[in-house]
Amino acid sequence: LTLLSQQFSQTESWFHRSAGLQSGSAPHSQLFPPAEGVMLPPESFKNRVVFITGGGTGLGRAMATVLSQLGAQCVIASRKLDVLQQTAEDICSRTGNKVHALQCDVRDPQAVSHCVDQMTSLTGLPDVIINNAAGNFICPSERLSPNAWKSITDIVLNGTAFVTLELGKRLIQDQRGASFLAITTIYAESGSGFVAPSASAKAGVEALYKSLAAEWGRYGHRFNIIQPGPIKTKGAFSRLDPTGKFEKGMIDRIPTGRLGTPAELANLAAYLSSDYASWISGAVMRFDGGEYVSMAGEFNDLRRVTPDQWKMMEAMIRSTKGS
Ligand SMILES: CC/C=C\C/C=C\C=C\C(=O)SCCNC(=O)CCNC(=O)[C@H](O)C(C)(C)COP(=O)(O)OP(=O)(O)OC[C@H]1O[C@@H](n2cnc3c(N)ncnc32)[C@H](O)[C@@H]1OP(=O)(O)O
Ligand SMILES: NC(=O)C1=CN([C@@H]2O[C@H](COP(=O)(O)OP(=O)(O)OC[C@H]3O[C@@H](n4cnc5c(N)ncnc54)[C@H](OP(=O)(O)O)[C@@H]3O)[C@@H](O)[C@H]2O)C=CC1
Repeated sequence: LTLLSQQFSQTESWFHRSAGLQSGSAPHSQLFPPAEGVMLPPESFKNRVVFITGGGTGLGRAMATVLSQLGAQCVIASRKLDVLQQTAEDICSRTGNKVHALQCDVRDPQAVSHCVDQMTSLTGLPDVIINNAAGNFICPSERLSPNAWKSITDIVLNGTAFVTLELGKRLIQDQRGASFLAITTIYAESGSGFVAPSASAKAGVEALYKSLAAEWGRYGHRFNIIQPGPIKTKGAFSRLDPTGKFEKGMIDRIPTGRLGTPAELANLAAYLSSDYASWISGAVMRFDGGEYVSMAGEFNDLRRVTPDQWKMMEAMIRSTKGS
């Protein structure tokens, strides 16, 4: 027991370090401190197999870490086997639970099928599937080549569809239930300039997951979506904020005054994938510190108005009485 609790506290402190990226936050963000520990009871995922695409880096790695801490046997899959293997070893050495690394380019349906074959012999079919792999970069749409469009939409929309259909069909065949989770983004709903391929593909993923939530409930399958706002990972920020100049603007428009953390996202993903959420299906969970509504409201910039300016404007408005 002592060994186990030592292992857990080591895992926690390692995990906290990897999540500590909060420089530049607004002072009021102290009122919204991220709780970084693992939220669900220990062993919530004991005897469960979890499959995570893009699990070697960033948010995928954070989700694999939390689910492994909660007792899951994780299978992480993406293109770079060396990165996956390093992550698998790191997590496994800290949690004591097996993490398997499988090479898979989700754009290739045959590679996906082969990956699922390999997983089936290693662990059996998964109980939890997290479609997290993605590609993205900022680019004016008039500069996009057909192949640039295809490179993003193939990973995000086709990749998610190939993984979901391959696993879904096999689970249905074996009469096994499962939880499917897709990581999209807040602009899947609104669209966004300069990331049009990503916005279009993520919107497609949401339509797919809502469709299957309705269609495959009868097979014991749940489908949910998390839409994160900005969370500082190397993969995202190196491609979406290459100069580092946009981060302040993001923080300014987030009402909670800070970026999200990988650990917060991982806890939400674990909850939605757990038995505690077995009545949640077809849900779209925005996870963005309030950024989406803050950007959407016509008058939200009035946050900048000072009390003196309000006094003056109130007087002006009141003076219109009867006119
Ligand atoms: C700041 C955060 C705030 C909010 C975040 C909100 C949402 C975040 C969503 C995310 O998805 S973040 C995750 C980002 N992570 C990744 O993108 C990781 C994986 N990415 C990659 O591997 C590459 O970046 C990739 C997507 C370009 C794919 O790599 P691949 O090797 O398959 O592609 P190529 O390098 O061969 O390029 C294909 C095609 O695209 C053109 N291209 C590449 N980069 C650019 C660019 N910066 N601008 C314009 N065009 C680009 C490239 O030229 C190729 O086209 P052509 O063949 O030349 O026509
Ligand atoms: N960080 C953020 O602010 C936000 C992130 N998101 C979403 O969160 C998820 C994770 O992003 P994040 O962790 O930040 O970024 P990362 O770049 O770290 O993660 C993307 C992962 O996708 C994998 N991947 C890319 N292409 C393929 C492919 N063809 N086949 C298999 N795997 C692939 C990459 O691994 P490899 O290179 O080995 O293939 C990588 O592990 C994505 O869905 C992203 O859209 C959404 C909103 C905000």
